[in-house]
Amino acid sequence: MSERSETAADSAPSTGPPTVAVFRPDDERLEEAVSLLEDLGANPVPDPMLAVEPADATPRTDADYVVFTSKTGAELVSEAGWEPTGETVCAIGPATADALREEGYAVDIVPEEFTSSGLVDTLAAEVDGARIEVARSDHGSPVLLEGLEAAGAYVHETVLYRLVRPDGSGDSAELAAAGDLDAVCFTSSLTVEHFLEAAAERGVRDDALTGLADATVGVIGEPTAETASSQGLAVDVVPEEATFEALARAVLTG
Ligand SMILES: O=C(O)CCc1c[nH]c(Cc2[nH]c(Cc3[nH]c(Cc4[nH]c(CO)c(CC(=O)O)c4CCC(=O)O)c(CC(=O)O)c3CCC(=O)O)c(CC(=O)O)c2CCC(=O)O)c1CC(=O)O
Repeated sequence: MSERSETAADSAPSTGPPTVAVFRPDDERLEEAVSLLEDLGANPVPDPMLAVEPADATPRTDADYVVFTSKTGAELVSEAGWEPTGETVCAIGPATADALREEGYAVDIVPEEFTSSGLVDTLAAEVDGARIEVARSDHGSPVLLEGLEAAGAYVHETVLYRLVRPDGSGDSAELAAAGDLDAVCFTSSLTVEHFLEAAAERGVRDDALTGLADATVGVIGEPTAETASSQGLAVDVVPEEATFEALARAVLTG
């Protein structure tokens, strides 16, 4: 873990479990996160900052490689009846790989570092002249497309779904503004942006930033850390690997 300052245990009030906001999509990912945080002795505050709107698309079938960057993508292509036709199937990390396998797909490549740039580093030496299909949301990072193109690949992106901010999100921003959060777990760049948008909508953006200066700000990986820092948040914890479990453990136990 890259620990930049304190954990929730340090910032928690002297009595009671640390209060930790979690922003995952409102599906089994949120349930699992809440359950894990409770098991780790925290008081979770679920406040989903992402909702999935399917785009009813499927990956093109003429590629040499197909890249998936989320569990959502794996589930949507399976629902749409996508069948690989000999492509090399790549997953950005273990959760995406597990989701693909659960849907019955074989996974050929998972990078050592679970980020877009980690995937580019893993593929760069073998994709000169290859056709790569990137199947993901409407908010995917340009790092992946640009990096693969720089390695000589012909890259096509298919948007499988849109990510939007759920109506009514932002209760946790008010808690942050009141100084009532001990920690937050940001699981993607868009969760940071949506949290701050929700805070602004409720008129508490500056107070929420002030409140979080005294809390433990955990982010899932360096790309999210860069977004958080650019928005004025001081990041305390980035786990060694981009999984929610590693993030939760790092935020709570250091
Ligand atoms: O910023 C946005 O929200 C839009 C772009 C985007 C970011 N994440 C997703 C898909 C997704 N993943 C998780 C949690 C999670 N992240 C990773 C590794 C990872 N994936 C991406 C983007 O594809 C990045 C950014 C990058 O390098 O470009 C990273 C690095 C970490 C970071 O700092 O963001 C993993 C590992 C894995 O897939 O195996 C995971 C899963 C962790 C786990 O389950 O333990 C989420 C949120 C969540 O799960 O709570 C999301 C968003 C929801 C979704 O799309 O389903 C995107 C969309 C995209 O790639 O198109």
